[in-house]
Amino acid sequence: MKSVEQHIRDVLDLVEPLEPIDSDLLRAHGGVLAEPVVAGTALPPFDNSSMDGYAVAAADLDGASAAEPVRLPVVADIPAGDAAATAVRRGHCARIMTGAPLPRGADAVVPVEWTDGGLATVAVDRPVRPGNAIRRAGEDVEKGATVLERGARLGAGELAVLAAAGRGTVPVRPRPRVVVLSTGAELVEPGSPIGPGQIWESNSYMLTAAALDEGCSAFRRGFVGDDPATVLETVEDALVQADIVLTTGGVSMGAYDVVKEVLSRLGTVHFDKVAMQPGMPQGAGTVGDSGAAILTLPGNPVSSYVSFHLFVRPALRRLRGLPPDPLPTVHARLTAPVPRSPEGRRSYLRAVLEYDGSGGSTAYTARTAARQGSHQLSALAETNALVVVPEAVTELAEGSVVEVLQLPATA
Ligand SMILES: Nc1nc2c(c(=O)[nH]1)N[C@H]1C(S)=C(S)[C@@H](COP(=O)(O)OP(=O)(O)OC[C@H]3O[C@@H](n4cnc5c(N)ncnc54)[C@H](O)[C@@H]3O)O[C@H]1N2
Ligand code: MOO
Repeated sequence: MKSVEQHIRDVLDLVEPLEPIDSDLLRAHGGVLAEPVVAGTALPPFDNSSMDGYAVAAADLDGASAAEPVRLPVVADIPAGDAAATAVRRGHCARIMTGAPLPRGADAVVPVEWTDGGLATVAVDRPVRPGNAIRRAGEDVEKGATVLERGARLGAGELAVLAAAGRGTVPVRPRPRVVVLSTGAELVEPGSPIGPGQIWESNSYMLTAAALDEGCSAFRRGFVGDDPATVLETVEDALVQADIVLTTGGVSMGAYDVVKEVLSRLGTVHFDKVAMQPGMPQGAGTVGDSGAAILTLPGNPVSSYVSFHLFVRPALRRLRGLPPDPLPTVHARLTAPVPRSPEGRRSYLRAVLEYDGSGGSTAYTARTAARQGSHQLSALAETNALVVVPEAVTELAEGSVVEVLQLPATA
């Protein structure tokens, strides 16, 4: 059987970072910057006041006190945005607002709270040190400094930096377009009644949501039955609008394993058994003129879920221009034994990972879910991690320290 690592490598070989496009800032939200951004202007662009008050020459206030305030004539009023090149002579001052440009001749700002708030003349009741309440040009960002590196993920803070630096558009790699298609003649749309032998379809909802959580544009194409011609037509249709197509079902050894049957004749898709539980039957390749990647995940819902996090997620990250890192890992102590695990296959057990501040050898505990079957998806709602049981290990005692993959939180 193929190793998990080899399958990850094979999947990553199918994708490359998407070509960047110039996007306005809100469209760029969630995107990955394709080029570094350099400040064309210093920030702040000019010396300005950090308080509402009076711009003064500090030396004019030497000796000021509550008992003997210094009185200065107010020669100008400078609001934020003022474009006039105001100057104050010694012995004079200007009323100034937060963010307004510092006038020539002034070297300090006195907050209004230290004064009587006068409009024609102001009384100041204490001295001020030079530089008080002044924000210097370039003290946030120097002209020519790199404000964001290539590869930065553009969240709220990054968009603020770009906007403040005057950038209206930036080159970002677009969100990968993911099309999700499930197969299976037994599937029924949730919300409709089921008949004998039928089940409600869940994989395509799970995968579409997981792809959205990974910063993709995800489209749920729904599900098709087991007719090869329909599956082929639907896959070809999906390829037109996809950077990557995800299918579920139809890849094991059954008589009606339609995905395997159709794709074996199309493109470069290989089908393998990967040494893991759940998620053993996997297929991956490219199809169509566009060379879009297609990953065929197993139909069992838990298998599909685990496959997404192990194989699909790194591929989506590479398409986005991010490092295709695996899920973050911690070590945790098992709160209960694992009675059995298949030899030769790496198990991924759904578990609740909790921080444990009691100061033991590990900072976390992992409580594995009671129901671990590939079809038992109820535990997906309550668990937040996958406990890894290595291929050679067939059982684990309570208290064993294990590697645990942290599942991403919903955006
Ligand atoms: N003789 C063998 N049988 C099976 C093997 C094997 O090696 N030899 N592998 C088993 C393993 S492991 C898995 S995993 C499954 C994978 O099967 P398929 O990918 O072909 O998926 P299906 O047979 O179509 O479905 C499996 C199971 O999952 C349910 N299902 C399918 N799609 C959905 C969906 N969209 N939403 C909810 N549930 C879905 C389906 O009803 C089946 O119960 O094969 C084993 N068999
Ligand atoms: O590998 Mo299958 O994914 O156990 O259920």
